[in-house]
Amino acid sequence: MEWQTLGVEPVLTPDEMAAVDAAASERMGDLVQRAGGAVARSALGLLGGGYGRRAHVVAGPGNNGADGRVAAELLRRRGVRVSIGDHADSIPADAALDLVIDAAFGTGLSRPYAPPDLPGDVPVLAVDIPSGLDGRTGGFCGAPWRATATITFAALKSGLLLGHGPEFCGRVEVADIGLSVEAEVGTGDHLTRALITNGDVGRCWPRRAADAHKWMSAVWIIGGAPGMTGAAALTAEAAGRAGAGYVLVSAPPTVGSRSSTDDGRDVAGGHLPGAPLPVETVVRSLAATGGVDGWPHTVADEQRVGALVIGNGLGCGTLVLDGVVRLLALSDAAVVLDADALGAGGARLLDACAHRRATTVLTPHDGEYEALMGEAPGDDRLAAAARLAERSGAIALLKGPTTVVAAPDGRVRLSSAGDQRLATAGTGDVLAGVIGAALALGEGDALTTVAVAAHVHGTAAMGGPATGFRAGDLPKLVGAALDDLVR
Ligand SMILES: NC(=O)C1=CN([C@@H]2O[C@H](COP(=O)(O)OP(=O)(O)OC[C@H]3O[C@@H](n4cnc5c(N)ncnc54)[C@H](O)[C@@H]3O)[C@@H](O)[C@H]2O)[C@H](O)CC1
Repeated sequence: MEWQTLGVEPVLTPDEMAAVDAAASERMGDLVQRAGGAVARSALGLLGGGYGRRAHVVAGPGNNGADGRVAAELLRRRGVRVSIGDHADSIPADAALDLVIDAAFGTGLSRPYAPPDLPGDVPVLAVDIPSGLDGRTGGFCGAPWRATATITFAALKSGLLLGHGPEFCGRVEVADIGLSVEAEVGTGDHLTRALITNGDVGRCWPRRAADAHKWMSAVWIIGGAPGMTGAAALTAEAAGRAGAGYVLVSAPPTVGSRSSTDDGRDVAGGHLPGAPLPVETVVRSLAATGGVDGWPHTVADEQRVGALVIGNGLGCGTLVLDGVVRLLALSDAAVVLDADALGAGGARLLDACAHRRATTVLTPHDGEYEALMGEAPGDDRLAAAARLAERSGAIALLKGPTTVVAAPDGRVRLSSAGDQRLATAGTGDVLAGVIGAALALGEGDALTTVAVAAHVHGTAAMGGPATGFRAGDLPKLVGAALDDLVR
C-alpha cells in the first residue's frame, strides 16, 4: 500500500464518519457532487486520459453508488465510454474495459457482499472502501475485489489500514470534499485515532539537548538469560542506535542453580556468558542490588535510568514473574515489557501495571496478548488494543502488519511502516530497544513517542534486503532511518 498523504492523518471508523456526515452543514447532494468529482479525477489518472477509454461503474443503492453515478457522468463528458450496472448486475464479459469503478458499498455496508465477476485483468478503482471489506476492521464482509487504487473521502478509514485492507485497497488517496473531522475526532496529539507518518517522526522524535549527558537518556535492559543472550544483545544494540546515551544490561538471576546454555556449557546465574553485547554496553548483576532471590529489592542506583526494557531473553517462571512485578513497583522510570515478560503474567502482571504512575508499555504479539488477557485479540484489533490499555493502564502496542498502539485514555495510533521483512526472529527485541531509547530521551506524549518508535522500526526495515534480512541488520538501519527522518 502506498500513501499519497503526509502529516497528521486522522483515521476514522465508519460510525465516526457517519457522525461527521450527520453534523455537516452542507447538503449530502453537494458532498456527493464533490466526492464524484474526486472519483472522476482519480479515474482519469488511472485511465491515462479520457476520450475513447472504456469504464464500467458498479453503483450500489446508497451514497457510495451516488458518488459512482456522478463520476460516470463527469467521465462521459470527458469522452470516456461509460456503462453503469447495479451492485447485483453482472458485467458483460465481452466488454473491453480499461477500468472498473467499485461504487457498490462504502461505509454503509451492513451484510456480506460479493461483487460480480470481473471481465479479465482490468484495474479497479474503489470508492471510499473496496465493497465487501469491513470499514472498521478490514475483515471480509463478503468477497471484495482487489483494488488498484482506493479514493476515500475526508479521512482514512480504519478498515483500509487493518486486516485485509492494505492488501485489497491498493494505492490510497484521501480526497478533501470540504468536511471537517475535527469536531468528531479532535486534532494533533488529542486526535482519537491517527496514522503515524514520516512527518510525525520529524516533528515528534525526541532530540538530545545540546548540554545533554549520557545519563539523561539511559536504558536498562533486563533479559539475556543463558541461551537467550542474543535477544538482550539485539535490544541493547537497538537502544544505542536509536539514541540512548547509556545502555545497561542485567541478566535475570538463576537462583541457587546452574543452568545450561544452548551449547551445553554450565553457567552461573546472573551473568551473560558469551553474550555478543555491543562493546559500549555496561553489564550489571541484578544480585548486586541486594535481593535475596537475586532480583532487586531496591533500584536506588538505577533510578537515574530513563527507561527499563524487561523481557528479551528473560525466561519464564514464578521467580521471573515475582521479579518483574517487584521491579514494576520499585521503579519510577518508564518500563517497556516485551517478550518473556508478557508470556505468563496474566492478571497479576496487568494489576502490577495498573498500579504504576510512570509510563508502562506492553508490546504483545497475538500469542502474548492471549496469555495476558485470556482471549485472542480477534478481528477488531482497535478494540483489542483498547481493551488491553484500559485493563492495564499501560500503552498497549499490538504487533501486526499494521501496528496498533492504544493509550488508556482511548487514543490510538497506527503504523503501517515495514513489511514481511520484519517477520523474522529478533525484530521484536529491536523494537523494544528503540521504544526504550525513545522513552528515555523524551518527555513528550508517551503514546506518540511509542507509536513513532514503531514507525521508525518499520521504516528502517525497508532499507534492508528483501531476502535474507536478519534482525541483526536492523539496529544500524534504525540509526540511518532516524538520520533521514529527523532533521
Ligand atoms: N462524508 C463522506 O465521506 C461522504 C461519503 N459519501 C459516500 O457515502 C458512503 C456512505 O453512504 P451510505 O448511503 O451510508 O452507505 P452505502 O452507500 O455504503 O450503502 C448503504 C445502503 O446499502 C444497503 N446495503 C448494505 N449492505 C448491503 C448488501 N450487502 N447488499 C445490499 N444492500 C446493502 C444498506 O441497507 C443501505 O441502503 C460513503 O462510503 C461514501 O462513498 C458521500 O458521497 C459524500 C459524503
